Amino acid sequence: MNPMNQVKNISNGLPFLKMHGLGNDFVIIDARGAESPVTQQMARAIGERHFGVGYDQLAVLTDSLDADVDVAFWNSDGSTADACGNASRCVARLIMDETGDSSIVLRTGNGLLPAVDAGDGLISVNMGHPQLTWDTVPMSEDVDLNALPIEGAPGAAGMGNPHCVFVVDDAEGVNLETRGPAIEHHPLFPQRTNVEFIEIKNRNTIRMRVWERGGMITLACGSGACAAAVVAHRKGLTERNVTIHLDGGELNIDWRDNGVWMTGPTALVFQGHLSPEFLAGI
Ligand SMILES: N[C@H](CCC[C@H](N)C(=O)O)C(=O)O
Repeated sequence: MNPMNQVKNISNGLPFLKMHGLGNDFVIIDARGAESPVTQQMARAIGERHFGVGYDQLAVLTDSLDADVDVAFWNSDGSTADACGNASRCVARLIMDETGDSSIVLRTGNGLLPAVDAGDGLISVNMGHPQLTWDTVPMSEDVDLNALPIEGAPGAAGMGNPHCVFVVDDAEGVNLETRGPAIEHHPLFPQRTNVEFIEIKNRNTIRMRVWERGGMITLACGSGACAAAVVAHRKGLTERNVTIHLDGGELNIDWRDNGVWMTGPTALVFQGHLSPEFLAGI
């Protein structure tokens, strides 16, 4: 799936792949050998679930100078993100299948991410070190990242993107539709934030639900799971290696000395083709 000519000349339409990681779904456009054709308007149009294809995130692949591939991430509202864990696993799977390598490197907005084939259909990605200072999450002021001045004293951490993590007694009972947007747009987060609600099952197990920046509930959020594991450990609630149960399934998160490793499955659903008519109408 590397139709350079079609990316260079999208008048014939544009192929894409539909993939997901635990139900967090992606459109993946391979623009290697060319410039990315994706604009904010195009990202919104493709992400529209009724008039477009629909996705949680759009991942665009381009040639890299220092990694196997460069990956850019868009949300369906047209905003961009420097991290997307579930999509990073999916792209790593694509590159491994293409090259036959079981260890590759992705370049994302959060830097170089090593990825390895973990066997049994699983991919492990080193999502890097968390951002743990107020100005790198980023926050709008210097606050205690282990207990923000917000009701519920959530924690915050960056994984290339911002996360606000609430510890709750009952994750199932959280009204994501109301609490999510209120925190996504909270003034303490100048670039908005992803919002995770976690229930600690034991020191190695977390139940997590998520409202993502960009304005949607997703079935899973890889960078969010990494941030949740970091915040829970910093609050003294869990070990550094935890299993996180999301609506779409489970991820293993292991906060090691060289970064936060996330392990989970990937799925290729179909290869599609954006029609010339659709693209001309954007
Ligand atoms: N679903 C993604 C997170 C996307 C983050 C995006 N919503 C943002 O930071 O704006 C993941 O698996 O990490």
